[in-house]
Amino acid sequence: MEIVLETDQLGKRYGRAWALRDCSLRLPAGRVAALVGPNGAGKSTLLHLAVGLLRPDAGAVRVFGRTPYDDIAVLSEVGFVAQDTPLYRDFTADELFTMGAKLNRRFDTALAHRRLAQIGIPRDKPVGKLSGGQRAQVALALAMAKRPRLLLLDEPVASIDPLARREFLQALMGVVAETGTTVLLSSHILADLERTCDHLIVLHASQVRLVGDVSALLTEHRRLVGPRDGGSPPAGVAQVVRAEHTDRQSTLLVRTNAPLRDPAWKAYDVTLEDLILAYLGDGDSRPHAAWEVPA
Ligand SMILES: Nc1ncnc2c1ncn2[C@@H]1O[C@H](COP(=O)(O)OP(=O)(O)OP(=O)(O)O)[C@@H](O)[C@H]1O
Repeated sequence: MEIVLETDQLGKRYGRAWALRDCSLRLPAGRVAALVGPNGAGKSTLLHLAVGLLRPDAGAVRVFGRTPYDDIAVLSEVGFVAQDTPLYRDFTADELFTMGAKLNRRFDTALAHRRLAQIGIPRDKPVGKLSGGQRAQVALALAMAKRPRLLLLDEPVASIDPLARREFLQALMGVVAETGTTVLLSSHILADLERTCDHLIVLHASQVRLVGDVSALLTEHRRLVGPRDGGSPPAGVAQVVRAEHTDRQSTLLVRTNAPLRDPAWKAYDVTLEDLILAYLGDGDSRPHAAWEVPA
């Protein structure tokens, strides 16, 4: 299995504060990965390290086995749309596409034209005179037309209206299916991610909380409802991620390492949203700690 993006104990700090710390993950080829976390979690920092805009203060980041900060040639394989989609505002989309074609041998101008025609964005207007959402679409068209093997998108759909967002994500899936491009997409819109992504990275307070293929993560996790007393979760539970209690019953979101057979506990499937929120929540720290079971 080819690993497209790999980080090993990766860290970046500003002054004394770590923006990203001890980040170790591997993104296999062909995945559409969601990068999720609250504001300030370190998502943009990770993406900027991956495209060589930042130099690590600790550990390493490799893209296609190469170090982007020192070996910028690897960036010919990478498309990146930054959070605020910075573009030369006096240029029209056509002029930006011409520039894209001059700078990238594989640039697919027809694809860029098709994208903008589909959503009715004029190619002859300076992009500074387009709306924020339209500018984001132009930036996305530019990045997709580069036909990158790895596409990194920092909140690409945040300023796009719901219909255009759905249309964009479908187009993105089309490109992925056609070209096998690996995508890493940061977003706060969990419903979009549920429809689009097959791999998940959850960052919280500068650290990786959860990483893996969505289907495996959903299989490994369960919501358990059972008696409040007892104090220990049933056999098969490797970790209690989140615990909520009433006087009589406990509801646990757990990671399992074996089948759950205790009849006192009812087990339910979890959704991607349940999983993300459980790993992001601080939970009820006292009972939560009491429920911890070493993996
Ligand atoms: N240039 C900078 N100088 C100082 N601190 C920074 C700088 N850029 C980011 N940080 C800090 O690093 C941490 C991580 O920021 P980052 O932008 O990576 O978060 P994020 O997860 O992308 O957040 P958001 O969802 O709001 O975009 C934050 O605490 C932020 O304040």
